[in-house]
Amino acid sequence: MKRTPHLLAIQSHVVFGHAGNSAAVFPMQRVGVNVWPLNTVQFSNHTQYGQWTGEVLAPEQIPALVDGIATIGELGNCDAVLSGYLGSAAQGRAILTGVARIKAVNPNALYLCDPVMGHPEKGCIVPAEVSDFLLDEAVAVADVLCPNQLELDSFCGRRAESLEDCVAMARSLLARGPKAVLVKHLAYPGRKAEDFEMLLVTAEGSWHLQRPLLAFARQPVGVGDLTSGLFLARVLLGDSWVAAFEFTAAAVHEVLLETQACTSYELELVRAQDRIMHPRVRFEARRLAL
Ligand SMILES: Nc1ncnc2c1ncn2[C@@H]1O[C@H](COP(=O)(O)OP(=O)(O)O)[C@@H](O)[C@H]1O
Ligand SMILES: Cc1ncc(COP(=O)(O)O)c(C=O)c1O
Ligand SMILES: [Mg+2]
Repeated sequence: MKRTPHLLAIQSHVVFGHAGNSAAVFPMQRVGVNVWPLNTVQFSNHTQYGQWTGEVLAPEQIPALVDGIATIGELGNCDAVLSGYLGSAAQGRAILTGVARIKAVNPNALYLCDPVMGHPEKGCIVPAEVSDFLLDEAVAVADVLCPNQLELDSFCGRRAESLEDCVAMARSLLARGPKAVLVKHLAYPGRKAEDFEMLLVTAEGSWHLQRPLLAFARQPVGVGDLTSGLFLARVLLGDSWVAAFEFTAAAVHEVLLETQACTSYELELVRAQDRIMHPRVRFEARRLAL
């Protein structure tokens, strides 16, 4: 029997609704991965409500928890680490130490960094020091990086001008360490208004994918976390980068369709669970000759 992969997921938890681990853990489990959730913050709700309660995990708790897993002899079973929303730069540094420790016992373990940065316009609030940590330190350690457009622009210090430019910018990140860069949402001048576009860049090439842009009264949150989580889960289950990319786009689209049908602000993950596992739609990633 094929072994079930294990994934340490280090990101936010919200008591109500879905963002961070609260958006990604259940879908990753639903597609067949054992998830070890480590919550960087526990907030009442995601920050785009404009107010929340709760607290940030003390950074020393991260090595303490990794230590506990090592003590029971399970650390070598960790096949991947995912990091997302961080409450402080110190937490980020503790995660990189944890990644090094896991790679020492399992050299094949992957580290996927979703570089969640603040987005003041959208109301995504992240401490400024976290962005600096992601830009300077995390990128050099990550095997996979999953920025959105704003985050890609921040890594490159400029705004993307075209699709070709986005590809060049994502490629420039490969030179800094990652083996794959998944841009979860492209936003460049001149793109088609009716599509939602994504990009995958690896050493083997670049792939572009488009799915329909759905209308929402308020943009749902946690879509990025769902995207990076499912992508890593499928890679661990044996998909190629491109197959994982296509699967993720389809499964996320199914969740958004259900969310739209319910006119819900929060992602309808429970209602969409069967379609996360077996999406009805398929979006083909088109290889770019760039
Ligand atoms: N098919 C879609 N139609 C409409 N909006 C979408 C679709 N897929 C994702 N979104 C929205 O697009 C945005 C993507 O956000 P972005 O900031 O680029 O990434 P992240 O989710 O990591 O913050 C989110 O607001 C999400 O709700
Ligand atoms: C607590 C928390 N975690 C994670 C996120 C990231 O969500 P997304 O997947 O939309 O980038 C947010 C965004 O506001 C948040 O408030
Ligand atoms: Mg995000």
